[in-house]
Amino acid sequence: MVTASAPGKVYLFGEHAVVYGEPAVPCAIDRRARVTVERRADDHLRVHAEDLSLDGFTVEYGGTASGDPDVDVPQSLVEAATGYVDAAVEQAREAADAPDAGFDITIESEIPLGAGLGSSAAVTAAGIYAAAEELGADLSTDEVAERAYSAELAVQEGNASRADTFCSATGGAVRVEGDDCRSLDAPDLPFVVGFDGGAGDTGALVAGVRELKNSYDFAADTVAAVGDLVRSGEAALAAGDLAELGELMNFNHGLLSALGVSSRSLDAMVWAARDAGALGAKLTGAGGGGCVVALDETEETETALRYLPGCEETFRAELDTEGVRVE
Ligand SMILES: Nc1ncnc2c1ncn2[C@@H]1O[C@H](COP(=O)(O)OP(=O)(O)O)[C@@H](O)[C@H]1O
Ligand SMILES: C[C@@](O)(CCOP(=O)(O)O)CC(=O)O
Repeated sequence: MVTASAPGKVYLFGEHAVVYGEPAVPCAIDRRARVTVERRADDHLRVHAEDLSLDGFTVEYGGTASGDPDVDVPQSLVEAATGYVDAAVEQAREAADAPDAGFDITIESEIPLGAGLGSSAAVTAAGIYAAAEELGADLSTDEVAERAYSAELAVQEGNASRADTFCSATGGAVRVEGDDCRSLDAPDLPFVVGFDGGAGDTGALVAGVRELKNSYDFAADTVAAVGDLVRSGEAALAAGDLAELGELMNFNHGLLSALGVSSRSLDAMVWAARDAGALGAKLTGAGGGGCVVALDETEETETALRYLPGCEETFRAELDTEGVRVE
């Protein structure tokens, strides 16, 4: 039996634009997904997802003849529980040259689902690492990143950048531009996260931006403007200039709004943070609902978000320099 974990992340800058080859800077945070795998005698997968619904959720399926799982729960929940895990297991089987390996898998996660904190990338990276290790294949971090990207690409039907998966596999602050992925030196960043309790549909939001970009020049210009802003952001990060980072986060949120991926609750949390004196605030990840990230060394933003109707949870997040690891 092997348990592996991988961190979630916030985007300091660059989500959505990164899908079109602009640079992005995601930062791993100290909220992790843990995946435990145990080899089975047959080729089935039994997935127990603790955090997908209030009571947890188990589904067993597999084998060549059995087809879809025969369970009495909504199909969307089955897909949510199995999509990334299936793809992760497939990658591990390939890495270990064990195409028929079956597993009992348990997923526990501190990362809210579909909320812009990279839960799918964390589950995928931890799943690949744990399953490969259980099969005797010790994957390097770069291999996990590569395979996690392939898995996400398959599940998200070609709409995924390397940003989430590379960040989750490597940990720390990273820079991703197309296929070029590298780690960045970063100072302590005083992240405060606000979560509206909801989720966005990453695939639909990415498709929406693509459509806007194909229909309107302003949207293509906006994507390019995000790229320029990220380049300025990198310089501010290297200089440890938190005030400038905050300012650029504010601009980035405005550009994401122009691309149609913010929401009333995300805007409300961003403004509450700014009014409380945060150095900057923006939505993180795909948007539509979910989380905002603010920079604030004081307690003010957390307090403001705690009392904001529409903000379900707020917490301080630390940059996590450790990527995927065996527990
Ligand atoms: N705790 C979990 N258990 C099982 N699957 C999970 C868990 N967390 C995330 N996932 C998978 O990741 C998907 C959410 O990923 P995504 O829509 O990319 O959002 P995000 O990466 O912003 O959290 C879920 O639908 C599910 O397939
Ligand atoms: C919108 C996008 O840039 C980030 C999505 O992040 P998340 O899955 O919402 O954490 C898509 C991608 O980079 O694959």
